[in-house]
Amino acid sequence: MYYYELALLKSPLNNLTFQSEEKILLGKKVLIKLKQRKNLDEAVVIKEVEKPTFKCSDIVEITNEYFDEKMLQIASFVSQYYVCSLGEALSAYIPFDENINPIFNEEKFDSKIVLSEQQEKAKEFLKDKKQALLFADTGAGKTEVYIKIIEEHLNANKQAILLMPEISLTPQMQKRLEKVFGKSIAIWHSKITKKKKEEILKGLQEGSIRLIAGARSALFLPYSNLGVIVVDEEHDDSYKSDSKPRFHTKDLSIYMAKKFDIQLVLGSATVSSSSFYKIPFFRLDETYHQTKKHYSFEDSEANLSLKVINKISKTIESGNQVIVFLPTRANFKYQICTTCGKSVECPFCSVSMSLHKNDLALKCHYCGYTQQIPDSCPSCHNGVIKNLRVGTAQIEEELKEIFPNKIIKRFDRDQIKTNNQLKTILNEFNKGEIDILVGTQMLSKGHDYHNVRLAVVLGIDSILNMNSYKAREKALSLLIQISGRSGRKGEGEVIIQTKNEEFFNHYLNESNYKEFLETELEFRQELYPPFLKMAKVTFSHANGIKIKDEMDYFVKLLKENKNIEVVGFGQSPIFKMANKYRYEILVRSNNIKALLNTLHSIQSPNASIDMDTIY
Ligand SMILES: Nc1ncnc2c1ncn2[C@@H]1O[C@H](COP(=O)(O)OP(=O)(O)OP(=O)(O)O)[C@@H](O)[C@H]1O
Ligand SMILES: [Zn+2]
Repeated sequence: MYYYELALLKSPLNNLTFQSEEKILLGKKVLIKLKQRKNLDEAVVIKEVEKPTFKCSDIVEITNEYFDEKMLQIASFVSQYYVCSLGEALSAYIPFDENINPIFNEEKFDSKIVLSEQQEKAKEFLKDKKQALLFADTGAGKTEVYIKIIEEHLNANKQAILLMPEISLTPQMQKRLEKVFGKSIAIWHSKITKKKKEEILKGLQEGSIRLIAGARSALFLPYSNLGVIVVDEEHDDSYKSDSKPRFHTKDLSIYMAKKFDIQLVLGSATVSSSSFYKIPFFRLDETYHQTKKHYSFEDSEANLSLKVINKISKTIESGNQVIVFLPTRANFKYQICTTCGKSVECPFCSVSMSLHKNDLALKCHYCGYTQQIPDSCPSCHNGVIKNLRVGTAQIEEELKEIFPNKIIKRFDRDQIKTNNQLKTILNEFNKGEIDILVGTQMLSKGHDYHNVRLAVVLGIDSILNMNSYKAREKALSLLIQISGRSGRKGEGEVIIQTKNEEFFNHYLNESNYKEFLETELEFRQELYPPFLKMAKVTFSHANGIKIKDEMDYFVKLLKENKNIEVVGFGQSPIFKMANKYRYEILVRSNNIKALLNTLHSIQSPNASIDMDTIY
């Protein structure tokens, strides 16, 4: 009889010991039966152990799937660093399938792209440093540099990954990559159909697919011979997973690249302060096409000021396209009573309900609760409700009234729910069939459409005013990214609604971004990442008193620990979510080991731990 320690997939439990009459390779996926569970559970063989003193159950079935040595190593790191079970960490991966055999494929590619002198220098620098940062102005042609690097790796019979933070970027990137790599590239993200995913996994393991481009889950496929990982728009916070395992895709890419000696390229026009601090960079500061950009500011509080309307009108009359950015979706985010001053909140979450006029409803963006639009204030029963913080749907509606003969569409999560909808709208925009596209963050980065001559940026102050040490970096990078969508070839204009003209005006010029990062880093010294590590522990439970007691208990415990510092604690910004009350503790330390030990010691089913929190 053989005895094995198993990691239970998708389970927070520690490893369990099972027995088998057969010898099993490490990394194999097996099925087991747990007491009190109806169905079989999936587990992974981690190591062979001595016969234990207690009685073991049998492994029920050995599957044809396995996790290779590298997957096991990375998962073990993830479980340590991001504080989760090994089984949860392994669940991020798709294992290898033994039934799929590699076929011989040595197809060579010739992109025919000729890099500019500066792009060529960038490429050499990135190769030379092996793990490096491409700090390139918007429109400088990062993608061309990526393609040339990927091409070299594929021609050396290696595989490549190109990560993007946002699904909305994949259609255009797919087109650009297919031109060079044909059927050897596949797009991977959560909205790809199951059938398509199976095809891709087969192609990847057989060797017909050699490049995977996609969102963060693309890092966790069965690669046997990886040569390069490219992380595009590396500054983007969407790379941080918001559910367990709560890894940061970029940081994990850096870790993998260093550990397995893989080339890594991080790229952005607005590189993150942490990458700028840690990773050698090449500054690519000339745009590929001749461009000229003009910025102006607007401090009126109107949803659409006269100045904005005039600029939009001029742009579309001359046959060019406009994008309008807002950080908020729906018609309005807040409904405030003019008499009692209370806002209409979700009954299950302590957040304001958003107004969706098209659906004649108020919706909670956190739990999905939907209700009728009330005629009067639900609190005082006679006040009139005023709508605040305008969203994309409202701006779309107002633009349609002002420009009834123009085509105006919306680009946000309410409007784009499937991969097909995404492709259709970007296709229409590319063909010039849309005059004005109104959208949220989805619209802000990476897109390369040459006919956009005006970018209107609304509501950026709400990001600058966020309660986060990263607020300035987030607001400025977002603004530069959106501005970068306008005038990619020829002239472009950007109009920004803000009460913080001085701050934005100084740093808007991309050549000042480096100075901005240096100032930021100075401010963060000894206080914030990247100089020290920060983690957030959130406690949540339906019983608000019980959960506050639990937080208080841990605050006391953590404060006794001399190696870490409790920065703050109390109610979470969203105190109640889906009927659970939430409290949080923010801790920091320059001693990673001590911080991790402490975090691992917090054993409570009500606690969730977010290492390197991006709050
Ligand atoms: N070497 C090249 N040959 C031909 N065209 C190029 C070359 N480099 C860049 N371009 C063109 O310049 C434009 C901008 O390039 P790209 O979209 O890669 O910019 P980017 O650096 O990714 O910008 P952003 O940061 O805004 O996403 C594209 O239309 C691209 O095709
Ligand atoms: Zn809710």
